[in-house]
Amino acid sequence: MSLSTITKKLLASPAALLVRRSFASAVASSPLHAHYPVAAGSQTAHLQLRTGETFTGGSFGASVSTVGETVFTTSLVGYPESMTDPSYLGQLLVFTQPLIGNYGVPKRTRDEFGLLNHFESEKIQCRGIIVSDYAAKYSHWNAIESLSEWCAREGVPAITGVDTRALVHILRGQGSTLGSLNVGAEPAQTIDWADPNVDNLVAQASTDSVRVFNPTGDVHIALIDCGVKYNIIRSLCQQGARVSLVPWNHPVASELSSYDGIFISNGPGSPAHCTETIDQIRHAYSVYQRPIFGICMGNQLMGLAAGMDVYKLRFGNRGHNQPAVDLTNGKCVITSQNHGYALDDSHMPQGWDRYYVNANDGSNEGIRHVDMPFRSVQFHPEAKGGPLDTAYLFKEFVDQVREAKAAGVQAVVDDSVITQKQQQATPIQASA
Ligand SMILES: NC(=O)CC[C@H](N)C(=O)O
Repeated sequence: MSLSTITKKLLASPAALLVRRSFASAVASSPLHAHYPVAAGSQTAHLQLRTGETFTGGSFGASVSTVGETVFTTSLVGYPESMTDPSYLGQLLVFTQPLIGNYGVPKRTRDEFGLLNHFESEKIQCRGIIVSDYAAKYSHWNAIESLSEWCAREGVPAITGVDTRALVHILRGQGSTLGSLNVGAEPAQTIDWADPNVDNLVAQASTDSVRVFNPTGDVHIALIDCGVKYNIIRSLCQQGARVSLVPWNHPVASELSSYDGIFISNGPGSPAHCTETIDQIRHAYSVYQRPIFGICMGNQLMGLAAGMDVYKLRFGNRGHNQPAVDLTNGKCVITSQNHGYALDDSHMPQGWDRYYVNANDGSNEGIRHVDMPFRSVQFHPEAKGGPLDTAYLFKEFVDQVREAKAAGVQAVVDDSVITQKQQQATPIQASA
């Protein structure tokens, strides 16, 4: 049977007719978006955008209401990882992949470093999730519960039956906007539109105290925790490093000589709140001689510390197939991303260069110092989920740290040079 015959038969099948009829009537009943039936037994839920649009569906998580920044991810898999990624703190996460939940939620097992294997932090970080078609029936050898049970247990609301194509169309057009996810027969009449981005979300996501991973590692990395994903810690430990995870406002600058390398993590919200971290990094630039590396929020903070500015993207880049071009060799890598802000690299500060650029929208994907071993990337080389194309960056960084140590490079320059450099330092601009 030819392909076109098979296609014709499928389109004429009773199931296809049913789908086409219900889609046609749904579209006819709403010029804005399609409505899908609420699953029997579930409560009605609503997603109301601050800009006025309302989407109605069925609740499959906790019966609570919440407000957050509505953002979408185009990733096809990895909902347990995305939902526990602290960068999503304060956000309502829309999945453009229509079928979500089909492989359930995995067991909480830990690796040799004490990190959860299948989650990027200890709990769900996003405020709620929005899906087109929740798969109540799940199947996976490692699953222990459904996505619905997990959300309900962790107090996170979830809505299914939303026309996510129409929703994303709106978000792409007007930009990410606040949304209210509420459970109940009618949409909420009064909503407190508190914008999570006015708060310092990094302070909420960061560790309160120093934690050491892989204590027998041969090089010592200070990992500044702005809301770190577990796979960043794991990736450094797997390269043989001893990792001290320190709070976002830890006085790293006053203990630089204890570290063979500095690493700045991803994190939620606007980087403009992290003035204390920016000050620490800026001080490190003036005296530190060993490698510094940043990921995502780390890229933004390193750029701000170098004197760059940051701006908010209309709807951000969140997904697992974002192309980034390495400007040092022209190669394009496919990357995992999750960010709403970007560095303005139209004017690079003296001594700094663009490192990677996004091949879709031209936004900044990284910066590097031309003389010193300081660099950062906007994408997530640790993936989880997403492609591992850029995992080599962890090896390169730890190798560089090891080589600097072996070559006897002093962690900090001597005092006379410090005084000279500090006198030359110029104040930075941080805006969002
Ligand atoms: N993943 C991240 O580190 C995100 C950084 C920042 N919160 C942003 O949205 O741009």
